[in-house]
Order: sequence, then C-alpha cells, then structure tokens
Amino acid sequence: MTRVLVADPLDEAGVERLRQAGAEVDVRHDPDRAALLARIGEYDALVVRSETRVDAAVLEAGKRLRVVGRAGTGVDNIDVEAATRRGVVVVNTPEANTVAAAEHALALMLAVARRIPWAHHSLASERRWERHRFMGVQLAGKTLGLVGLGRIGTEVARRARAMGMTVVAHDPYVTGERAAQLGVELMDLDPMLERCDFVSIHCPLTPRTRHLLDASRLARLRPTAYLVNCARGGIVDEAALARALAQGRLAGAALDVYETEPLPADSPLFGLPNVVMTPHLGASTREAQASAARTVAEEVLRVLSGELPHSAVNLPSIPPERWPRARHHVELARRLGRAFAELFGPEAMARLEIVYRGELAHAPESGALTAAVLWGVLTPVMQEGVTLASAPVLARERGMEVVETHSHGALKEQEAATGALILLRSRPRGSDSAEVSVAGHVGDDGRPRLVAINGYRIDVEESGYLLVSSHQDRPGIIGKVGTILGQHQINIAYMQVGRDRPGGHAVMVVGVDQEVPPGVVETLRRIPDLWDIRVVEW
Ligand SMILES: NC(=O)C1=CN([C@@H]2O[C@H](COP(=O)(O)OP(=O)(O)OC[C@H]3O[C@@H](n4cnc5c(N)ncnc54)[C@H](O)[C@@H]3O)[C@@H](O)[C@H]2O)C=CC1
Ligand SMILES: O=C(O)C(=O)COP(=O)(O)O
Repeated sequence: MTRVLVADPLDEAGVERLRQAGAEVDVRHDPDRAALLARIGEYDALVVRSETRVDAAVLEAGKRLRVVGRAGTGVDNIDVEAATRRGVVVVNTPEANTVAAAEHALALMLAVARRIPWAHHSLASERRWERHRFMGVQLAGKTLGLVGLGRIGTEVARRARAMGMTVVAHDPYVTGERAAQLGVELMDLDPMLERCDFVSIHCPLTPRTRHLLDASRLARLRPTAYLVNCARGGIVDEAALARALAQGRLAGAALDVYETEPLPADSPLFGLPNVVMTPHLGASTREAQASAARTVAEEVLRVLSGELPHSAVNLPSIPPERWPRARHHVELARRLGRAFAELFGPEAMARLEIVYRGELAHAPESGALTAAVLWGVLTPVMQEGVTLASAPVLARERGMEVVETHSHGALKEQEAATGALILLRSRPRGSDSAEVSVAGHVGDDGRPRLVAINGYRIDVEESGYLLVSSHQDRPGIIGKVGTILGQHQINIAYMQVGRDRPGGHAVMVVGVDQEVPPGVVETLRRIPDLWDIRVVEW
C-alpha cells in the first residue's frame, strides 16, 4: 500500500483526499529530526509546509520516496537539486496562497503605517485612550516599491493601486510590457529603494537573493520609509535591519518571516519600538490552507500514479492550457521509450533522435516529452529509481546523446503515412546495420498507439505484452509461433504483420494475455528464418 507522511500541519481536506484515494496517511508533526530520519524510509510520499527541512539527508534516508509535496509556495526548505538527483519529484501549490500572502502584506503595511498594534496594546491591555500618541501616515499618494513582481507581487500591486498608491517594481525576470499592463514601472533596485515610501518584498529566497537587502541596500532607504517582508527572512540581513531601526534610519518595518524560524528568543528584533511582527502567517487563511492541502494531495496522487503533476518544481513545465492533451502525449512518449529500449537494447541508446511531428512539431512541452521518453528508455535498463524527474539527469550521466527534431517531414514515406506524432530512431553503435525506430500516435480517445516499428506499419492500442519478431516473409513462420505459444498455454489476443514486399522482410506483432517466460522466447528464437524476437510492454 502507498504510504504518505504528512510532517507539517495540513488542512484535513488534503489528508482526507489522500485517504480517499487509498493511501495510508500518517500525520506526524514532530520537530524531532532524528525521528523523521528514522521513519522516512517507510514512505512513498512526504508532505510538508515551511517547517520541515527536507535536505539531502532526509532524501537519502527516504529510500522509497517518489514525491515531496509542498502545501504552499516557497521550496527553500527543500533541497530540490538532491531530490532531482534521486529521482524524487517535488511539487508545490504556488497559486493556493497567493491572495492570502498579498492580503497579509497589505495588512502589515497598514498596521505599521497606522500604528495599529501599538494603539491596540495601549487601549486593550493598558486601558489608555492615547489619541495623540499614534499619528500615522496615509498610503494614498505614496510610492510602493515591490521587490519581485510574480504572483504575489502582482496581487499586491493591484490592491495598492486601488488604494491610490504609485507602484514601481524591481524584477529582473519580468518584461516592461507585463509591468506596464499592471500599471507598474520597472526600476533597478538601488534607485527604487531610494525613491519609495514603502518597500515590500515578494521574491523567493535563493542563493542569489540571500541578503539582497544587506546593510548597504538598507542604507539607501529613506528615514521615512517602511519595509515589509512577507516573503522570506533570509532576503533581508536581519541584524542590519535591527540596527537601522534602532538607530532611526528607517521609519518602521513589518515582518512575517525571519532568518531563523521560529524566531529565537534573543532576536535583536524583539523590543524595537517600530516593528510589527507576525509568526509566518502569510498563508494562514482557511481558504488558502484548504486549497493548498487539496491541491498538494492531487499533485502527490498524480505523481504516485505515474501521471504528470501540474506544478512540479523539478520537471520541465507544461503550459496549463495544454495539460489535458499533454498527459496523453507524455504517456505515449514514455511507452515509446520503453518499447524502444526493449526492442533494440543499450546499443541503440548512445545517440537517440526524437522526432516531434504534427501537433507536436512545435509543442512548448517538448522538454517534458523528452524527459518522458528518457524515463521510458531507462526503465528497462535501470529498473528502480528512474522517474520523470531523474531521467534527463541519468541520461546525461550515462553519456547518452539526445537530439530533438521538430519537423513535419523528415520521415520515411511509410512512417509519415501512420500520422506518427513521436518517432524515436537511432543507428545502433558499432553496427553498420540499418536505422532502428519506433513511432506512435495518440488517438482522439486519448489512447497511445504504437504505429510503426522500423518503418513497418502496425497499429497497437491495447496495453499489455507484445512479442515482436523480425523474420523472412514465408509460409509457416507465423503458424509455428502460434503453435509454440499454444503449447505453453499463452493466449494470443491479436496478431499483426507488416512487410516490405512479399517474400521480403517482415515484422510481426503478437499481442499476448500474459508475460512470456524467457524459456519460451528462446524456443521461439530457434524457429528457422525468424531472425529476432523480443518481448515488449505497451
Ligand atoms: N509569508 C508567507 O506565508 C508566504 C510567503 N511566500 C513567499 O513569497 C515568495 C513569492 O511567491 P510568488 O509571488 O508566488 O512567487 P513567483 O515565483 O510567482 O514570483 C516571484 C518573483 O520574484 C522574482 N525574482 C526572482 N529573483 C529576483 C530578484 N533577485 N529580485 C527581484 N525579483 C526577483 C521572479 O522573477 C518572480 O517574478 C515565495 O517564494 C515564498 O517564499 C509565499 C506564500 C506565503
Ligand atoms: O507558501 C509559502 O511559501 C509560505 O511561506 C507559507 O508557509 P506555510 O505553509 O504557512 O508554512
């Protein structure tokens, strides 16, 4: 049975969904790392939020792990590179808490600008009526600078503009055109810091953004400016920020995230008069948590059942509008890769050409399809441990040369006539023999079909085991194959033959109802004029 460990608090909706799909789910929010390392080996999937650190050691101990699900956006607590190397797919739910985080950033901005936490404390806890003490500043008419104009930055920009703010942003990966559509002016970081009344951070924490706001950048902020950080603690140098605030070089800061979480008791941020702090609550709305939990459950289930997840961090991406059809193409690519390896063996893999045709000739998801081909190709070779995520890395490590061709033509006449969408071909190493190939197509019903082997036209759509032979086209061979299979109680479901000319070279595909034992394959191989026979799974 599939086992899932939920290591951080997850909305019940997600746990329910996993159980409903038949998974055994253990919910153990236990900060003890040793306990996690000791038990992770029993699980196929791990679900976390931002608290559990999924580093190389956890991934190494998770021998059965196939997927890590992050119920939320930031994956800085997961060693994605180590996961990829081990073939573990990492999925997240980047859209589930966008609005929650944007609303929290604005709540923080208003709280610090209108001094709400201090006024509340004075009145509610100290019973004072101090109207004169809590003079604030207005947001309308002020300039807000966003560091990062992605999903959350965009939602903050829309709301801030609705409140009458001028919004500028620094984001090296966003076009001026996109920013202009949002009514946002793009700027370099340093001049933006010098210009703004409010600065709000909305980029991910990566090695490149760590301490992006260091002491020298913080020094560029105006003494009347406010800094909001609802992204990640490490993006701001916290010690430098505490000094700037203590020395009055900044009007105030509002923070939801910290360099070390939970925030240590001796943090220099405690006790400062002009800081608003919340304990990483950006995603903590009922709506965002229910959505993140449900979405992560679906994603984890997709990976476990061999389907393509919609939001994988370490897989080539597929545009959302193409998902419905792309699933079938990914399955076709995987099956073709596996059939190719089973038919032609490792000699054919050194240099593999993948031809995308028809509706796939210019498909934006060819990266994912190539990964799926390699996943299939490596499965019979490596047995365990190869997944969609690890296949491209493993192929590179094995020295495979993979060439993608995007073309409407470039096929033999017979192959082109099959309407093949993906064709894999190679000239086996060390032989001067002919090129080998397999080609496939996806029917209107979404089922992958094997439509050609070595240029011979066939049409296999039923999943199961196939015996594929090449032999001389002469009477008696097909009959002998049928007799031998019958003697071993192996039922033939269907049979197809393709040939270049009468009496020439023929390819036969026999669909069988069960796996064919190696001994039976050996017996078949001894039939005169049968040159080769292989078992292929479709
Ligand atoms: N406080 C909380 O509870 C939450 C925090 N977050 C944090 O917010 C971050 C952003 O989330 P989304 O907007 O959904 O991500 P996103 O990926 O949609 O947007 C991030 C943007 O940052 C930009 N960026 C990258 N490097 C940059 C740099 N050096 N300078 C400026 N911009 C840069 C990217 O180009 C991208 O447009 C997450 O990575 C996460 O760490 C997310 C959700 C909740
Ligand atoms: O989604 C994110 O990046 C967040 O920071 C939210 O974190 P959480 O799921 O609340 O631990």
